[in-house]
Amino acid sequence: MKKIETSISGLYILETVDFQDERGCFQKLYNYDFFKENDLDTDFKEFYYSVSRKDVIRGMHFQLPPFDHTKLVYVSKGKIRDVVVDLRQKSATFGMFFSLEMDERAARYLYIPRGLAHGFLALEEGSIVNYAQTSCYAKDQDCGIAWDSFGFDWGIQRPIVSGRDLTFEKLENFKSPF
Ligand SMILES: Cc1cn([C@H]2C[C@H](O)[C@@H](COP(=O)(O)OP(=O)(O)O[C@H]3O[C@H](C)C(=O)[C@H](O)[C@H]3O)O2)c(=O)[nH]c1=O
Repeated sequence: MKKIETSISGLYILETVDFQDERGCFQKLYNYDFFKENDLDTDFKEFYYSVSRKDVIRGMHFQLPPFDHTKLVYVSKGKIRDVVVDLRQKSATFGMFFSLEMDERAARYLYIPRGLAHGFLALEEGSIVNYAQTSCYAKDQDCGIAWDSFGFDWGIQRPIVSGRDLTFEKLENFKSPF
């Protein structure tokens, strides 16, 4: 596995190996020793996944302290445009975004530290996005900022967005606790 720096401090692309043979492929996503040797969080408390129709945008989500968390995000089916926004007030990249396209064969995924909002656009029908997080779900602390409020061009005019995601405030009005 490889840890690749990005334009946002603490946000890494993790590259793994895609073993292919006549049966298909095999990819390892997590190895305790690699994470420890690379100063990455290892204490993951929850795993879950979502399936999205093409043109769905989910986001931009995060949990408020003390339920904030490190998040692994990887695609096991289909293709997504993944986006994170830095909400850490003291960060040199506060308010800036990073985007990466991930698909089921890319053998790379994102390690997202606390203080970043996460979302994605499903580029293919039935895209499956898997998550591991270092804190448990806290309904009252699970919130977000508007998907179209931080200058990112998603490349779509009319995405499918949940009623809840449509209620989030714009980044400019958000008082970050990070
Ligand atoms: C996240 C979560 C949700 N839920 C319930 C709440 C809703 O009744 C239902 C769907 O939740 P939501 O619409 O928040 O699901 P997503 O929009 O896929 O949210 C996720 O997508 C964005 C992009 C992320 O980065 C987060 O991991 C997560 O917020 O599952 C739970 O019971 N436990 C949970 O941990």
